[in-house]
Order: sequence, then C-alpha cells, then structure tokens
Amino acid sequence: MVVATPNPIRSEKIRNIELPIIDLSAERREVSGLIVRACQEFGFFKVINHGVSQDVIARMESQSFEFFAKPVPEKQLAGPANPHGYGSKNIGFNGDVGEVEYLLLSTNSASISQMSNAISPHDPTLFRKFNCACGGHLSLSSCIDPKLLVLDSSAARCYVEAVRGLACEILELMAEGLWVSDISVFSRLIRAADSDSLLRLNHYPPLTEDSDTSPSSFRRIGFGEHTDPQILTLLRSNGVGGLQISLEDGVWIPVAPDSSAFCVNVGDVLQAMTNGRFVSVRHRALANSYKPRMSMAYFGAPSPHARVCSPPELVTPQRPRLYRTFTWAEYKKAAYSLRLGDGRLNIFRSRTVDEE
Ligand SMILES: C=C1C[C@]23C[C@@]1(O)CC[C@H]2[C@@]12CC[C@H](O)[C@@](C)(C(=O)O1)[C@H]2[C@@H]3C(=O)O
Ligand SMILES: O=C(O)CCC(=O)C(=O)O
Ligand SMILES: [Fe+2]
Repeated sequence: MVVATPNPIRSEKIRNIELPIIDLSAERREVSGLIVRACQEFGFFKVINHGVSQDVIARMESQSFEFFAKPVPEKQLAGPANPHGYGSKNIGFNGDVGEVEYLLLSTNSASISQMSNAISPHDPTLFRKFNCACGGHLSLSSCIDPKLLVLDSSAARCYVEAVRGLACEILELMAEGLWVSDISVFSRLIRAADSDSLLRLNHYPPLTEDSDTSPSSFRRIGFGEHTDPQILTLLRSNGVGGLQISLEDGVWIPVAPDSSAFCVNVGDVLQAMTNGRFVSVRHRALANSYKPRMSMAYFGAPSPHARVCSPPELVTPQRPRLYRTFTWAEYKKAAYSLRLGDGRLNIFRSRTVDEE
C-alpha cells in the first residue's frame, strides 16, 4: 500500500506581490529613502545599476558551477563544513537538512586561498596541509600552482571585494536615510580587517532519474526557513527561482529571479542596531525539480569582538533600547547552538522595567 505523505509546502499560502527594486543610479536622497522604507516594510529589496561588473560576477559564477560539477569525492575533500567548507544536505550542526550542497568560505583572503586549493587531483590531502610557501606576501595567483585550484582564488577575491564595496555603500545609504550622523556606523563593521564575513555558494540540484517523482516531491525545501544572523546579505542567483521571503503573517512571497540584480536582506545584527526599525526577514529557498539553482550569498558580519548596539539617534524615550549590547562572537555562539529556523534575537532582548 502506498501511503501519501502530506507535503507541508503544498498547503502553504503563496502571495505574489511586487517587492521593491531600487535603482542605485537614481538621486542619493531618494535612494536612501526607498531603502529605509523597504527595510522597514520587508527587510528585503533588490538593487539594480549596482556597479558590480558583469565580468566579476560571470567569473565567480562559472567558478562556482565548475566546482559543483566535480565528482562528489572531489568536492568532499573540501569538507566537512565545520563551519567552513563543503557540505551536502546537512546545514549547520543541529540536524537541519535540505536539498542543497554548498561551499561556505570565510572572506578573509587567507581562508579563500586555502579553500580555493581544497582539491588537488594529485594530492587529496592538500587541503589540510596547504600552506602558502611565499608566507603571504605574493599575490595568490602568482604563488599557487594553477593545476591545484578548485576555485580561482582571484575570482573569489575580486567578487568579495566588489560585493563588500556594494554592501558598504548600501549600509551608508541606510544610515543617511535613518538620519544617523555617523554614516559609517554600520559599514565600518564589515570593512574591518578581521570582519567575520562569509561567502556561501549554494547549489540546488534538480531531481535525478532515481529520485522520488511523486507530485508531492516536486517542490522541495532546499534551504529551510531562517533569518540571516549577520548585518546584511547580498545574494544573487542564476536565472532559476526558488527564493521566498515571509512577512509577519506567514505567507510566502516568491522572489523573481533577476540576473541583473542583487537581492539584499537585513540580518539579525542590523535589526538590533536599528533598534528594531529594520526587520531581519525570514526566507527560504525551494529546490527546482527540473533545473539546477545556484546562488551566491555574501554575508557582511562584524569582527568577533565588535560590540553590537544602536547609535544614540535610534534610541528615544518613545523607542527605548530593544536589545542589550552584545558582541558578534556571543551572537554567533548562540546562533550555532540553535536550529536553522529558531528566532535568535529574542535571547538578546533588553529586559523591560517590569521584569527587573
Ligand atoms: C543551523 C544553522 C546553520 C547556520 C548556523 C545555524 O546554527 C543557524 C544559522 C544558519 C546560518 C543561516 C545563514 C547563513 O547561511 C549561515 C552561514 C549563517 O551564518 O547562519 C548559516 C549557518 C551555517 O550554515 O553554518
Ligand atoms: O539560495 C538562496 O536563494 C537562499 C540561500 C540562503 O538563504 C542562505 O544561504 O542563507
Ligand atoms: Fe539566508
């Protein structure tokens, strides 16, 4: 007897609404106003005319596709993701699973170069023992044998540099739109040399011949619902949809794929720093049954010791401080101890006068 398993995704409400698309080449004051509105209403928007060169994007995308096209045992040499490295189906350490494989990299150059050399056809142990002989003073491309590269580290570094620049620009527009006098109050955190920012390449493979092809399996959870813990996420994908955001009412809103845009979403730290004015948006990605989806997410994060607190302009008697001051290291520790879909920021809420 075949027992139909209920598919939780099928009974959910999906609403098609137009999400904000912001043209960064428009007049600055107007752009900052639109960004603030989008972050208050959705915690999400797309940017176009963002200034990141198509060439830089295309190089990174092709590196990413090349990596995921490798045989599994080769990819596994860059794993397990603890937390950086290659992972498949398991997300984090607490039992979350999804139809996704990924490569998670720290964006400091040393880590990118180490991971970029993760797989050597000649020496499978290379990833673990690789040490750059030049001691770090030569450029990566000149000190690494190109035969050993799994990801071209210069493509990854150029991409990271370009998206970090874009993220800083957006964070400064946010500060201006919120009338915060120190406009680098958010951007300086991700510009810091020891910022804990990440680059994540996600690949959602389509169904294979031996997959379950019952109708209920056609919309599969690739990356389960969650908020991003960091400050700001800049994500782009190939032309295959799957990303959805959720607003307060639990209805899912599909984000149309758009290769000319970056999707920008507010992370938990920015919700805390804006004293709750901006929302860290819940989102998820569904795997497409027919076409591979590939997304590249840059997560702009503070350095571990950086203290997260709202600038004075955003705390008023009418809007008292919602979150206590915490360091990114403290926040990250809490995030990694929880499940993907758990609300993390609540742990850091200020105690109200009644509770004291
Ligand atoms: C289950 C988990 C995976 C995650 C760390 C966590 O414990 C909770 C947050 C998850 C998340 C979501 C956004 C990013 O993709 C990520 C790298 C992050 O910083 O927080 C992942 C973490 C992960 O995959 O390791
Ligand atoms: O692949 C996507 O569109 C979403 C990925 C995501 O949310 C993440 O990596 O945190
Ligand atoms: Fe995410």
